[in-house]
Amino acid sequence: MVGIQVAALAKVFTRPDGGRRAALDGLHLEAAPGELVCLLGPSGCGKTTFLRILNGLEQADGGAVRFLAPRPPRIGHVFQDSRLLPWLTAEENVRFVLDLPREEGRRVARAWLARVGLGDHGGAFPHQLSAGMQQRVAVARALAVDPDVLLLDEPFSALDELTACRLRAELARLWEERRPTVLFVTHDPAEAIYLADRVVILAGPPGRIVQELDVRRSLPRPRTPVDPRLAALAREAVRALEGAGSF
Ligand SMILES: Nc1ncnc2c1ncn2[C@@H]1O[C@H](COP(=O)(O)OP(=O)(O)OP(=O)(O)O)[C@@H](O)[C@H]1O
Repeated sequence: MVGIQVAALAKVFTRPDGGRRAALDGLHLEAAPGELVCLLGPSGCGKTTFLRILNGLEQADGGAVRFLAPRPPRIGHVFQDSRLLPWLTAEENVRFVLDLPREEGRRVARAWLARVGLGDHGGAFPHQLSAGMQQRVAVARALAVDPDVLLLDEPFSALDELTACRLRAELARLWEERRPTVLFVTHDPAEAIYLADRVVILAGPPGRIVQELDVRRSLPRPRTPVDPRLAALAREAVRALEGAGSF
């Protein structure tokens, strides 16, 4: 299992008018091996930028990211939209990321599609699947590499609440089974509390941590979205966001 240490992370973007804007300004964060951390914050506070830097898709302007592992970690990344390749079937989209011989790749891809409830849809192209099903394929693709670290960027925010609810429960199950270290970005307080070991509440931009809520003791697993304790913790998170002037 892989721990993550982020120290003094900074990122400045240049706007089209030449102005400069800090997206992250000295962010510190640690995740223990196998921990599920939710990053909760308002739109534009730098959450996506943070995940992109972690995965090497964006370069930081300062600070450091350390993965505490004996070898470079395998990283799975789920984005807000599914980002499937439209000319490949669901099964081929999953197989595409696997460094495996053809038949073994097919077997692994099928097994993961079955795990996210799409066992009968491996031959479908993305346009033949609903948005929720496409996002399931994206989750299967991220998990198929057996990631040490799983980065999820508002993966369910574009889905209807019922589908999102199902996928959250599936994600919680899969995480308990395989225990990757997870950083899950969201602007939905109830989603953060339902999934997390620890919720890191951000304000910004530039992104800065205003509070952390460790929900392990107050909300044991398995959890249900209708637990009144969950609603109380979500209110606490909303109060922290309010206190930080996030709305
Ligand atoms: N490529 C870019 N060029 C210029 N500015 C950028 C770029 N990417 C992000 N930004 C700016 O950096 C800040 C943080 O953006 P980011 O997408 O990381 O926020 P976020 O918290 O993920 O927002 P959301 O919840 O809306 O996805 C924003 O002010 C945004 O406008």
